[in-house]
Amino acid sequence: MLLYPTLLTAAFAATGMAAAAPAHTTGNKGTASLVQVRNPNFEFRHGPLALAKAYQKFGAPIPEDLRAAVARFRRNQKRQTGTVETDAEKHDVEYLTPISIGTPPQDLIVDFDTGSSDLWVFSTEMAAKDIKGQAVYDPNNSSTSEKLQGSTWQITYGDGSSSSGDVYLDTVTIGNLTVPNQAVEAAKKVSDEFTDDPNNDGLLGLGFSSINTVQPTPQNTFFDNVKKNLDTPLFTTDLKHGAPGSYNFGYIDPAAYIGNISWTPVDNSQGFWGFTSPGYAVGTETLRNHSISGIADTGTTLLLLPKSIVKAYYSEVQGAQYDSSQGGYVFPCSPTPPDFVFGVNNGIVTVPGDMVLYAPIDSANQNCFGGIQSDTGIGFSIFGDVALKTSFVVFDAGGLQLGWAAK
Ligand SMILES: C[C@@H](SC(=N)N)c1ccc(Cl)cc1
Ligand SMILES: C[C@@H](SC(=N)N)c1ccc(Cl)cc1
Repeated sequence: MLLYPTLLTAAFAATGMAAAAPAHTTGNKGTASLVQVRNPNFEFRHGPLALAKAYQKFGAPIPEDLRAAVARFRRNQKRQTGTVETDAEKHDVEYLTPISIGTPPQDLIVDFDTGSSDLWVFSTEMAAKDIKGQAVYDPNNSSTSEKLQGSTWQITYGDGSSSSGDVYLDTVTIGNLTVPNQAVEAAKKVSDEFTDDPNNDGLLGLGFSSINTVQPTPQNTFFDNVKKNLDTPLFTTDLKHGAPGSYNFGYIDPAAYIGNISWTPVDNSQGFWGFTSPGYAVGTETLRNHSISGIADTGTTLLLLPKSIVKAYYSEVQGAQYDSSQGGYVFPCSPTPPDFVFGVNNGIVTVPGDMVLYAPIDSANQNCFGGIQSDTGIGFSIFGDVALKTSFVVFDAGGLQLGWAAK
């Protein structure tokens, strides 16, 4: 979310409704007869599976109890994990991550957004005037694309930006993880904020599929589709200040953080990674008890908090004031402002003062726009990139919990 200084408008991410369409399979096409050679690496591990394959190869119906045995085996088969690097744009305004769609693979770079649940991309179905440098998805150039007839999508983001279009099922690969028949939402229209963002070819939602906007049947996110193949149904974020970070799927990298992970339960009732922080502190003072309910949101740039907390923070920053022309608090770029600390269960997360120094608002670099701003009008706080990039964060769908650790 490019909640850039002057765009601190209160609007809402789209909300969608219930269940998603099953990812569907396609049968084997054509036939081939191959001279068999013994596979030296083949290790016979599962009788029922081998038996089932024999039945299948000769077209014999598989007895129900054998099918059940095979299903049990497949469920317990070793799972996968994956990692992909994400790159910070100027001022860490958004983090862009490569994905591949279709056959042969079409490479795009998109914004992984834990605050929404649509995977949508610039496409050949858009008017040329709305494309300015972005890579586009061409479903007609993919042998595995299949139009989801009659389906459409439309989404509006917190900063007022929006996009809409139709839907294809196609193969999507992130790192070494592949989902066949992922719903890929092809844009037909995008708002100017996207057109004027040349490096961003779309968004990949990592929120809960309950707010996917595809109609008439909402679709699953990539993570929802891939998680059954993961060692464990979680992903982690390791966003960095002005440097490449990473998203990992299916595992917690012990080398990626220091100290303990503080766990807190997730409220996904609004489709977000929601949690409640027990309090906050400015600088080195002790934590003040103050419940802060918000979402962990990689798609929002700043840390948006209740007005009272924002005022308490900036009251301790020399020369800080609310500048209506900038749409937020600004303050002299030096000295470095105090740290901001928020609680996570019985742990704490420290946002260093130099991260609160979000960006200079003038070329003379005298005054800076604050990375902490008010959440007025949103209805919840948003722990965006300013909060996330100081931590290693575990988005655990299995335990429905968030884990925050220092790094
Ligand atoms: C590409 C930007 S559109 C804009 N430049 N305002 C964007 C919008 C919404 C999200 Cl969640 C993430 C990024
Ligand atoms: C949930 C995010 S939008 C997103 N990350 N897709 C949001 C909602 C409302 C406002 Cl005002 C600002 C940001």
